[in-house]
Amino acid sequence: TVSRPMGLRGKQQQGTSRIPSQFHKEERVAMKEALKGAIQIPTVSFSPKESNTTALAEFGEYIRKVFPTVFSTSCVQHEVVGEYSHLFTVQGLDPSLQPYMLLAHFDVVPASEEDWEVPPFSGLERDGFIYGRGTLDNKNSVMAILQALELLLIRNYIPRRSFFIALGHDEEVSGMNGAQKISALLQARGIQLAFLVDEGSFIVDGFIPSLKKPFAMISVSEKGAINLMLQVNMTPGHSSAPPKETSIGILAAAVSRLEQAPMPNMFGSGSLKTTLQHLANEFPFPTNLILSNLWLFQPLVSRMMERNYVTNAMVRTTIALTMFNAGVKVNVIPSTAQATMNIRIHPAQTVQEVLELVKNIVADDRVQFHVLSAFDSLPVSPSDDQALGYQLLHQTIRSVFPEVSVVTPGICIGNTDSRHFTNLTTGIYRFNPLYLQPQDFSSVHGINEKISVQAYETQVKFIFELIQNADTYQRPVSDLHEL
Ligand SMILES: CCCCCCCC/C=C\CCCCCCCC(=O)N[C@@H](CC(C)C)C(=O)O
Ligand SMILES: [Zn+2]
Ligand SMILES: [Zn+2]
Repeated sequence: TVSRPMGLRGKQQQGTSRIPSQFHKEERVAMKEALKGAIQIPTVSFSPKESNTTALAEFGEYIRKVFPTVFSTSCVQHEVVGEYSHLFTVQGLDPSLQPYMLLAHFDVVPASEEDWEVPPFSGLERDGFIYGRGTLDNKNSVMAILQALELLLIRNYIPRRSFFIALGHDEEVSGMNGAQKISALLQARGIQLAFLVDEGSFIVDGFIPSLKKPFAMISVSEKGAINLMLQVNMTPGHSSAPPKETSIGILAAAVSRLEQAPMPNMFGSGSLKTTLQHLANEFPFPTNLILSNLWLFQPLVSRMMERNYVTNAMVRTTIALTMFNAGVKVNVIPSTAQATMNIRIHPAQTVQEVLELVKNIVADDRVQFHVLSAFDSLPVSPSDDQALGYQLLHQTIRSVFPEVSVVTPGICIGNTDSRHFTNLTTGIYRFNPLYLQPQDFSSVHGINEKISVQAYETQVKFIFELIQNADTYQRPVSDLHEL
């Protein structure tokens, strides 16, 4: 099951000396303090139209203060895009090497003070963990990327391969003003990327009950999405003489039908099948045999995957009812009822197919459909021996997490800013170099989000090594023979 990263050699390129990823005590203290400071800035995105712009601007000042070398080194050019997002261009020594991008976002979802064990914007350290909104999603990546570059530059490292660092300010509400504008800017400059690395997947641990060992999942695609609003209009009136059906009742029945009729299980035509095939030998008997013979056991495995919310989301299109609005007064029958749902589309289906299915399940002409936004699932990035981005991640995972024996492609069930960059590269990889257990997953957009100091240091180390690995890549011997 363990495939070695092919085509990459551990050796450094001639002329570039490898800098060990070891950090002094003072550097380690400074890096965790820098993360805490970032958490304390409440860069909340409330909606596409409302965000804490004061905090977004303050964040820009903050990174200038804590990463002075990044901002003062001549090979690094910095630009603000879309008012608050940041684009760094790190000029490498070898212009023949195609550049890549490290992508992250520093806006966060709201957090209600009362539910948390520690205030969500305190950045408090407790028992070796830094608490706060954004510690996993995604200020950890923003800060780790800049921190790794700062430490490399302090050590006089000059990259060979150029790269971009893009830090979005509105990922949590679509990325239209940040990531999308950065993408358009680079396209206008004629840039094509070798690959891009963003958030969206982890070293996952404990999501499949009988699989005791963690494995690294690099997401090579992400689900599509539809934000759909259903509306029912009926005649309003006095509640003392109600009609047989009201707008609320009709709509409630419609959404209940949707909840009772899950979208079809598409296990056989998705990347989860590939993921499980990579993992087969890690399972105890008889699961290892079952997973190695999916031609026979596919129906059984597809049902097993439905038992858990996360794996269920990987085998089918999901529908989550997220908003329900109707009525203004207890004795007034309202004219209008609205229900909004967030649909995540399995790659084997399209927006149009899913809308048809939803309409057929609702099967009531009184229910109007309003598509608020929609996009299909993202293209599948290559994960073969020649896929530079995938192989570099694979190589770096093996050196930074030697205990992780399986690295596998997978699908991201959420959406990321990386979807705005399909015009610049076919190699989009979503991977955060962190362990993630189900309880950590619940804390993302939930309560008590936290990262261990050690995990954060390891994330910095990972990026420190990844940047150097991108510089020492050599084409596979088989390719060279063909010249
Ligand atoms: C073989 C099964 C293993 C299962 C392990 C899966 C563990 C979960 C891994 C990843 C979780 C997904 C995190 C994705 C980040 C999503 C970021 C986000 O919330 N984006 C928004 C974007 C929207 C356009 C506002 C979203 O709602 O998706
Ligand atoms: Zn995020
Ligand atoms: Zn998020």
